[in-house]
Amino acid sequence: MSEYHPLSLEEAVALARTIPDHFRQDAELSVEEIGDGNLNLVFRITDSTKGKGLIIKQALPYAKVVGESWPLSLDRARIEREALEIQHSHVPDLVPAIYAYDNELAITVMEDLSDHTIMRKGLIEGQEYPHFAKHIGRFIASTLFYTSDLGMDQQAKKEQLGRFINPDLCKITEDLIFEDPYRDSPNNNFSEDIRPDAEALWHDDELRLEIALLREKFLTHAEALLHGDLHTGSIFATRESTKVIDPEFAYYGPMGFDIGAVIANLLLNFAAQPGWSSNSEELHARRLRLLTMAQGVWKHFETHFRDLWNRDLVDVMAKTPGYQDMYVQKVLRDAIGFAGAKMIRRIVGLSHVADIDTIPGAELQHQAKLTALKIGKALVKRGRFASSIDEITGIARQAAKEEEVSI
Ligand SMILES: Nc1ncnc2c1ncn2[C@@H]1O[C@H](COP(=O)(O)OP(=O)(O)O)[C@@H](O)[C@H]1O
Ligand SMILES: CSC[C@H]1O[C@H](OP(=O)(O)O)[C@H](O)[C@@H]1O
Repeated sequence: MSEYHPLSLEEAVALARTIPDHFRQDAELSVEEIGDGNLNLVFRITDSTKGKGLIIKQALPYAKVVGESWPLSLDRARIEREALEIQHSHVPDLVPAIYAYDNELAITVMEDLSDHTIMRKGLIEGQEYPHFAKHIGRFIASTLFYTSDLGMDQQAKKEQLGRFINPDLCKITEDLIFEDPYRDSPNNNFSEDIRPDAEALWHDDELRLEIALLREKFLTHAEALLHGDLHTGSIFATRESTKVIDPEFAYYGPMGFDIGAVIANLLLNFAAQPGWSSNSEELHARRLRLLTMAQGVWKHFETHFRDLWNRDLVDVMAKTPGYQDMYVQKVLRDAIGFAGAKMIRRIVGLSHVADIDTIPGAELQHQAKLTALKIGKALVKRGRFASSIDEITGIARQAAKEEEVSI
């Protein structure tokens, strides 16, 4: 085993050649570092004649987006790979295949999904994903149910939980999502045109109370093994297929966090659409699709989760009449609250989304930020009292109605 160092391009190619049954001995391989995320290196090695490739993902000992002043444990590469393996055991069609790994070098070698598009980019372009809600609902329901006390041996779950203590990455979430946006933190990152709206978050006690309660859940409710960062930049998609990548934030947390992450990112795109649609008919159609998808994510999750519960439940006490309904309602409420928190952080916190920040035109960008903040705040405040997923569409529609810039 080699001592840890970031791979050079040549080393990435040499490593790729060692993967069995992939490239011919004499294949001419090209290599690129394509990592566009905040944290890691990603090498794509391709046999140009066959168009066949593979991916080597390597963790750096610090957050790439900030630099060496923000050290991060390399063990996150193991956590990401083990989470991918567990996800693969439950939903093999919805995650990339793993070919090899090296914990010392903090690398995972995996299937090249370049025939798919990162969903965030697809949504910005107005692509349709008719099967997405069904796929992601099944992904979330299966991975959460079978890693929880409902669907796995409870002693084994305790051991598994120990393998997914992920302090560095959880701390990023705790700070960037549940703390910084609600105080004058040097980590915050917002444009001056929304300063009054950002500062209003620091003094909104109703909102801060709900965020404190969501934060408490994130810190203490070890319900299931979460993906932990399930945004549309961590999902590859085509019209027919969905593949979830990048579970390096995986840890045992509240189920609603993963569902909320998906819904938040669909709604961020909803807020951004006046900046991407070319006329009001297109805007209306895209927004309707996004709201239907957001509702569908929850509906498919709920249906699949209840099916698994009725079929594969291991917890005897969870058979008690009424418990399933209460459990599902709790997850719904958490999902709505977390969705709101995840929208707010992408407008005022350190790390933003391209849906909003790359909108051409300052006015449309400004309006998108205000709409996203409005929806985010309303979701956080509504979450604990919500009784139906339809409430999120009402909130989004109302925010759209109040927009002051039209296309
Ligand atoms: N399996 C894959 N196949 C093709 N491209 C990939 C794959 N995994 C990652 N990538 C590319 O690398 C980028 C960053 O990967 P990601 O896992 O999100 O890294 P980070 O953890 O740094 O956010 C993705 O946006 C995508 O373009
Ligand atoms: C300093 S990390 C900020 C941010 O980055 C992660 O996202 P990505 O998947 O794009 O690397 C995660 O959302 C973190 O909150």
